[in-house]
Amino acid sequence: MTVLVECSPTKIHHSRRLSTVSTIKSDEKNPVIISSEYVYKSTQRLVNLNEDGIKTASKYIHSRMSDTSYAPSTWRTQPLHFIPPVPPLTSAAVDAYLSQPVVKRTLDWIFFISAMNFSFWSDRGGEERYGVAWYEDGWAAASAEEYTGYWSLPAATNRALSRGIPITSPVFLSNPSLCPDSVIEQLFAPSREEGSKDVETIPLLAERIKVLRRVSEVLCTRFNGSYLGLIEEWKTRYGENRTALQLVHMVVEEFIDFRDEVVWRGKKVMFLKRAQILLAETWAAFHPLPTQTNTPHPIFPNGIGQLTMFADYRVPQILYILGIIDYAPEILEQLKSGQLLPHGSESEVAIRAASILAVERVKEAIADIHGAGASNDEVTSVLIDFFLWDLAKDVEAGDVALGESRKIPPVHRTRSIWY
Ligand SMILES: Nc1nc2c(c(CN[C@H]3C=C[C@H](O)[C@@H]3O)cn2[C@@H]2O[C@H](COP(=O)(O)O)[C@@H](O)[C@H]2O)c(=O)[nH]1
Repeated sequence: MTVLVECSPTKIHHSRRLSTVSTIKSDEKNPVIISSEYVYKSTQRLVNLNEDGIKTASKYIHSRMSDTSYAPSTWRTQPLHFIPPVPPLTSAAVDAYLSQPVVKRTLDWIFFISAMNFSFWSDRGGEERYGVAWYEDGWAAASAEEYTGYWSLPAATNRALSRGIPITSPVFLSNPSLCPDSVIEQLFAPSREEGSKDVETIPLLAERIKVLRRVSEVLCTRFNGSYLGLIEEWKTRYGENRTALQLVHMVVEEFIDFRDEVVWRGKKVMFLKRAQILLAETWAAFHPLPTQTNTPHPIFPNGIGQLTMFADYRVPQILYILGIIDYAPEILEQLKSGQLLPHGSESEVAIRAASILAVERVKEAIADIHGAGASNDEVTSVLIDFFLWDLAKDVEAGDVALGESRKIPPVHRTRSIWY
């Protein structure tokens, strides 16, 4: 079944300048770093940065990134990702490039994934764990593989798209008569024994439906029905000198479901995991290939160097294993016993803040190894984060051994729509 989705004239308005938003200076410090420094002061006794560990692990990370040629365009090689056409060689060709329908479709795919990129850890595990089967090379492939954790999300999304359901289209998603809740429930259906009570469904399904409805409504009413419209608004507002941080601010102002912040000891602190990973995935997907030297980025001509890592539940685990962060015994006990850490609790904010600062420190240590001459965009927290997340998955799967490293603790268990 192919469902054709047209922009409904009553729903779609041309994106317009926002009147209420303050202008963000291009050299502003990322509020996520300011927040993390504030939290770290009072929570360092629980999760601490390990100076020696940072030095040793940074050398390892740097050499493994070089040995494996880990680059922004590694994103394009990951089998479940929706890949846009190779970026053009000159800025003069960027407008024509961005006007291709496949570019808009890729951007909407990335937005959809980033809106839903939270809480995949299982309450059960083993045979009953939520998973989605998908054929890596499309339906023609001989056999399907079952994906769990984060990868179940792109697998479920691609499965729906291959069935002709335009699930990543904001116009479709914002219209309950075209796309009733049952279509979204079906999107996330576990593949093993579909409908069986014994199989876990995706965590926070009802919240996912609400988030999808709200974000797609905003895209339709304010940004011409697509994430591309938001990017165009950012370009119009800030021009050639636009920064990634300005776009993060716009995302957070426009979409309450991207406002990953809590009040900690009387102050608002921001972690902004999904807002930042939205930009990072966009940057990586559209990044010129390693062979395209001196090619401008078609969307982020000024890079994403201001962004931090994305404070999730997987990267802290690898930071601990690599000896970059230390946990107090009470945190280790909470992880090992599988205790739920409520969103905004002391242990949870401690883990998130220290992880953000830890990756900043690794970035500085790697920049020192590179020495003068390394460009700003060469060593970024975004790329280190992607590398660490992939490494965490490889270590968990037993595909990479880390020698003398610490034992793998369970991830911290916080149920929330933020990560
Ligand atoms: N910090 C950070 N967190 C990330 C990702 C990704 C996937 N990104 C893709 C794009 C580039 C990368 O190379 C990946 O191909 C998912 N997550 C988070 O992990 C958790 C799920 O974990 P598990 O249950 O074990 O699958 C959950 O909080 C989810 O939000 C990332 O990159 N960085």
